[in-house]
This record gives sequence, C-alpha cells and structure tokens, in this order.
Amino acid sequence: METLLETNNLSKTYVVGKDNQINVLKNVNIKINEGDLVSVMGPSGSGKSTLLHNISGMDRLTSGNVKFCGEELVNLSEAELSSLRLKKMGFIFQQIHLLKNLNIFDNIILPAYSAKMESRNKINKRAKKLMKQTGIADLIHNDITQASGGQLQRVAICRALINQPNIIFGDEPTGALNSKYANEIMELLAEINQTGTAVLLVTHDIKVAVKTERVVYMLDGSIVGEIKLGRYLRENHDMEVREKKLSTWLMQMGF
Ligand SMILES: Nc1ncnc2c1ncn2[C@@H]1O[C@H](COP(=O)(O)OP(=O)(O)OP(=O)(O)O)[C@@H](O)[C@H]1O
Repeated sequence: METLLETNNLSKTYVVGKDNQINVLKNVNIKINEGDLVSVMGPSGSGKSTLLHNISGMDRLTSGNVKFCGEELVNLSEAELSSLRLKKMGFIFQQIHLLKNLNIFDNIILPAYSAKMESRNKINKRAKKLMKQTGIADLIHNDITQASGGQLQRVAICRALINQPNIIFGDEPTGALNSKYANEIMELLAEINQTGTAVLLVTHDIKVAVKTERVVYMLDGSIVGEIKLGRYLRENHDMEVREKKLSTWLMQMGF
C-alpha cells in the first residue's frame, strides 16, 4: 500500500492570553496508507480534533511536517491548501454544516461545481449515484429541513465524496446521531472505504472504532498506542471478538 499521509514530529502550540503556551500536539508521527480505515480515540482534550485539523491543512502546524499525496502541507499557500482540501479530501463533522438556502441535491454537487474538474452532467450523475448508494435517492428534491439527522449525515457523506477524494476525515461523525443511525453511518463509511477511499475518524464511540482497521490512542497530545483489528467487512471478523479485544486494550490505555 502506498503512503497517503504521513506526519513527521507534528507539533501544535496555542498561545493563550499574553504568554501562556499550550502544547496541544507533541511530536506526533502517524502514517495513513491509501485505503486505510483508522480511528483516533483518547480522552477529551487529548488533541484528537487538533490532530485532524492539522493533518488536513485546516489549521497550520507549529513545527514538524505533514506530507499528503506527496505534497508538504507547510509549503502550500492558503489557496493551494483549500484547493487540495476541495479536490482530494472530504470532511464530515458531528454538526452537519449544510447550506440552508440550497436543497439537498445542490448541497451535494456544490463542491464539484466549485472544483470545476468535470462537466456538470457528469457531476449530477455521480451525485445521483451517491444518493442511491447511501440510501437517500428519494430526497433528491427535498430541502434540508425535510430530512432526519441520519439522512442529513448521509447527505454530508455524499457531499464529502462528490469529488472522489483520496481520504475522508470524520470528526465525531456519528456523535449527534442515535445508536441506530450511528451504526448505519459507520457501516456506510466502512463500505465506502472498501471502494478504496481512506477514512480517518475521531471518535469516542467504541461501536464506531470497532469497525475500523486500526485504532490509535492519544493522550495529552501524543499518540501512545495503536491496535490493529483487521478489516471487518473484508475478513468477516466476529464483532464480539473485536469488541472484546478493543475494550480490553482501551482499558489498558486508561480510557
Ligand atoms: N484554538 C485554540 N486555542 C487554544 N487552545 C485550544 C484551541 N483549540 C483547542 N485547544 C486546546 O487544545 C486541547 C485539545 O483540544 P482538542 O479539541 O484537539 O481535543 P479533543 O481530544 O478533540 O477533545 P474532545 O474529545 O473533547 O473533542 C484542549 O485543551 C483545548 O482546550
């Protein structure tokens, strides 16, 4: 597998107030290969979201570097970074940021129309295909007020996938959903990953992490452990065995 994303001693420091420095990420080294399915766990405040923001170029690191698709993010301008994010990365968050003045279909196609990489006809066709794949084909004419939370997260997934990114970053993507919807969304992300898109998720939810291929654990700004669970869809693993393995390990980590 080719390396898709790699950090080298990634550190992030915030300055709060006059001269109070907080070292939120401390020499983090993480490698994501093409097609990986990884989750990041750890206690609140350990730096998970900050890691996601820094490896995806949403935020600027303080020292070290991040290489994504062969590009050193530190060398890119803001415009180059946003173009890279638009074309090669997809994002899903706990709070689903959809535009209220656009209907569901238009929210999905917007990033592709903005990227101008393909004809509108081709984009529309892919959007319809994604809506079908994610089980929301019936919502094509609906406004975003005319869908459930679980359906809106599927809309966000379609939007994240519309430019055929190399990776999807999810920051607690199931955090606002009930357990049924959360489970469905995680199944969907695992299926999408099967088609080759890497997925990196920040999560507190063992039920989400258990469906990922490996779990890294963050504590106080550092990655302090990693467990490999294997691909559950591909290898048809026993869920109970995976859950036991993961929860025992998380307990050892102090979760
Ligand atoms: N913009 C900022 N300015 C100052 N401190 C920040 C900023 N963003 C995050 N922090 C601090 O960095 C630390 C890590 O925050 P982060 O959101 O990455 O943690 P997390 O592990 O994702 O937490 P949670 O699980 O609660 O979402 C926290 O102490 C937080 O207060």
